Amino acid sequence: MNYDEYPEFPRWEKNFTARSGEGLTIRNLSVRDMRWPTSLGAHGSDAMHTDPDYSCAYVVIYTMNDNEGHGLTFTLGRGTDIVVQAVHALSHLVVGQDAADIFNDFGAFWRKLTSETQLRWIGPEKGVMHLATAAIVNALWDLWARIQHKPLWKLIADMEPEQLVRCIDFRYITDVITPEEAVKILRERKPNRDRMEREALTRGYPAYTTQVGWLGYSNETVTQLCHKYLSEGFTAFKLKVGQDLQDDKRRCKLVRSIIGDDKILMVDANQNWDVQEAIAWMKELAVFKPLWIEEPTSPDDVLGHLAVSKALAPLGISVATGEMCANRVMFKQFLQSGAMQYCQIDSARIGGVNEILAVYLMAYKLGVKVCPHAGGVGLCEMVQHLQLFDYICLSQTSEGRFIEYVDQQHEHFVNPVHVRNSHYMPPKAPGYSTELRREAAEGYEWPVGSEWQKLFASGKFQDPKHVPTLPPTKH
Ligand SMILES: C[C@H](O)[C@@H](O)[C@@H](O)[C@H](O)C(=O)O
Ligand SMILES: [Mg+2]
Repeated sequence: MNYDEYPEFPRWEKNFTARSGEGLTIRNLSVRDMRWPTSLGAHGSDAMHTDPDYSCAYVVIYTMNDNEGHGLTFTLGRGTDIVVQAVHALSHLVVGQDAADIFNDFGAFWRKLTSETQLRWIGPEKGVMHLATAAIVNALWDLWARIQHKPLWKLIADMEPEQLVRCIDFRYITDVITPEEAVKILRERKPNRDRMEREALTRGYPAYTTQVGWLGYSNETVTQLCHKYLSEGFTAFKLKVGQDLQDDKRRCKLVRSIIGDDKILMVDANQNWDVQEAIAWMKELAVFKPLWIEEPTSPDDVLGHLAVSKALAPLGISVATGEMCANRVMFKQFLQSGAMQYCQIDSARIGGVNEILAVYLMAYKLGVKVCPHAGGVGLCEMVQHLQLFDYICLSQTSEGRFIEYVDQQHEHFVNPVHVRNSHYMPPKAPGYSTELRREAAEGYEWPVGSEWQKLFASGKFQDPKHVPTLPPTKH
């Protein structure tokens, strides 16, 4: 494929390479813009994101002795190229480093990455810069787990409390939890680890599905999918709401009529409402007995979520949020104030595993259940490892908790999730389950991939090389 036709999209070969070093020295970091045309089937659609093309910025880190780490951050299509550029901007902090040094003092390295003296100005620890951080950090964890020949959850579950805590940057959160307290908690829970691990390996971890509820799906599709997931043993179902109240009532009624009153229903507004609007809307939907309303309003509005929580508590409806929570500091405020009753960590939005461990520890200490956000590209593959850490080392229960499950894009991964009887079965392959299959990478790299070239030829998508651009500015 001719990369020269797309000069604005950085190519694989252009990526940063170290010139010297040996062993676990990182010699190269590459990043690709990967996109899938999911908008064609309205898969993933919600009140705010009506036409997502599930995508990711896909990072691969190579060491001198040819170990690899694969990591990604999830995006919705346009903008993935911007995240790719941010990864390039950070790569000088990674390439040339000895991975063993990084892993020995991972918390310190994480702080270095998020505190780059000039780049932090365009964050800090939020938005595009933090998505790029997540992709890199996730690749480093995959590398570490592969070197140790363990799936990531097992790598973490086998760590001594002190080693685990050393991976975390506690800056800005010591008012809620200190490293010493974290060690103490993990030590107290340590004797149960073996039993919890055996239970996880036998039973798996419970999942709920959002596949039935995308906003752009027809009645027939919703009906057919509810039956499918019921027959696969699912007991909890999430529906997108928030655009049209009458339509929401109709769809909630439809889903309830199929799943019955004994199953769990959640609804998700993806930030579409003002605070008072959220409360009024949910009062109308209360009759369908949703367990939670997810992202009722702006993901930054802690006090707004608190107001919604207080207003809806008497109706038995909780508030869930977190998939767009910017970082551990925002999570801290949501958790401290009681503004979230379900904490939805996302494996690729905040700065990767290190920061997510901090959120798990705060949630545990403050007594809030973690139900990870998943779906997208590779999010199910990743979060299963994180929630297993919680199950084995921290909360040691799955009571009232689930991992989200969406049946999309798994076939593109070398080690896709394995869900049996509505439970995630613990992955066994070394790493973080983040490696894309070669064919996927070749087919769906934007815009040069063979599948994209076919889609451009069919007229279903516009080839970016034909999108008019502004003429260069005259000086
Ligand atoms: C655009 C995406 O599909 C979102 O709708 C999705 O992540 C969603 O919020 C979810 O909770 O799964
Ligand atoms: Mg959501």
